[in-house]
Amino acid sequence: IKSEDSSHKQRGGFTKDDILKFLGCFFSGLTVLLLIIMLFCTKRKKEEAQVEAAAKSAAVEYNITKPAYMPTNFKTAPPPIIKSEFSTASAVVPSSLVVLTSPEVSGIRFENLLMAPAELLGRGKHGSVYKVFSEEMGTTLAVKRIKDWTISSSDFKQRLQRLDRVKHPNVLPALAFYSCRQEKLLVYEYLQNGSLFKLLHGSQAGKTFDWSSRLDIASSVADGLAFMHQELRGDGIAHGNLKSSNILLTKNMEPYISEYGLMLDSQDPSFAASVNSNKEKGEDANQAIFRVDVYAFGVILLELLTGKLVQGEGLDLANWVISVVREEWTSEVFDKILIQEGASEERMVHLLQIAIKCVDRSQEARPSINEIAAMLSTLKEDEDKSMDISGFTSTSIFERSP
Ligand SMILES: Nc1ncnc2c1ncn2[C@@H]1O[C@H](COP(=O)(O)OP(=O)(O)OP(=O)(O)O)[C@@H](O)[C@H]1O
Repeated sequence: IKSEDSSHKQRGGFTKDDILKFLGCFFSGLTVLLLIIMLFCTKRKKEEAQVEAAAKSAAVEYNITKPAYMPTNFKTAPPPIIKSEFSTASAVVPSSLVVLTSPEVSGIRFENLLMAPAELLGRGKHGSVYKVFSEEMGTTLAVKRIKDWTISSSDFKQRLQRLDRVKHPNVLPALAFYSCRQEKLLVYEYLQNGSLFKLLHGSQAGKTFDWSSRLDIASSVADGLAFMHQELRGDGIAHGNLKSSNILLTKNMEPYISEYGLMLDSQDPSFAASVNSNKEKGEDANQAIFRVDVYAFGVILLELLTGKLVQGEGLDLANWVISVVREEWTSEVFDKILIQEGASEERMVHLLQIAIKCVDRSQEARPSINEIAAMLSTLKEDEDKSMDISGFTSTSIFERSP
């Protein structure tokens, strides 16, 4: 047989041995390949299970609820993984963020935000805000994940592009946004001095937040709001959710109105009532929301004057102030720190009168934001003049850099 085989080989064909060797090699190669595929699949399954477990535990962490107006100057959870919250969406959607304003964030992608370390700053009625540090860009951003806003992606995009064309130094512009059916994100510059809410009621509340600085903030916010109302009246876009946690402070402690035009708080009792009464009078509901902003601004003025917390859409604070003033105990409403500081009672009463007009139950009785801005500017001028005369120098946390 051997000699037959070798003669066969010599003739250029394959011997039986050759065929057996070839088959042996083929099957062992196939087995190795199958083993590699199996190993790869098991590893992947294991990784997926780990990711799922991490997502579940992070979701539990994020479920920490906070009362609507609780100060948020503390870490609610260890640096969380936004990825776990967004991972479902990121798997199925295109990933570019629409960059509106800042060249610093151009090129930023949805995935970059998912991967960056993030810290939960707080949960509001309309979503959660995360502080996100992007190593790639070397910037810290605030990312708002909007909850339950049924606006379509194209309307959302249109609205943000419209808002981007209206700029005021006291209104914080969105830098970028992301929108798909499952997710709506807004990207802002992160402001490390926090909000007016925090300044009034947070851990710094004991520090001097003097009368003149409060007046400056009130006047600048009124100017920003007046400008936005004027520019966006035709589009029917008011702020819709004005409150002290949406007034952020720059490093020079200048106020920035944030989230303008992004959430219409139709839960506001004054809004619901006004829409009905305006319908009866044939007035456009779109215009009623501008008067809701005036009410909300009045509540902020009351917070600045009294140093007290707002609850229940500002109704309780407004009612309390009105009842105290009615009893002619006006000086009782003012923040004790302002009294101790020796702030002018005349000007405080003047500001209180403006605030009370803003929170009038009847919308028609409320002044327009333009009128309010003009009144506040006069009040501020009076205050500045009196400070010049007395040679008073501020020693508050509001010492501004030149
Ligand atoms: N750009 C930002 N820089 C720094 N802090 C921010 C920024 N944007 C929001 N915050 C803070 O993050 C916290 C959570 O904000 P969020 O807007 O979710 O809460 P809210 O204003 O109470 O609720 P909502 O606006 O949903 O009704 C607030 O303390 C807010 O001041």
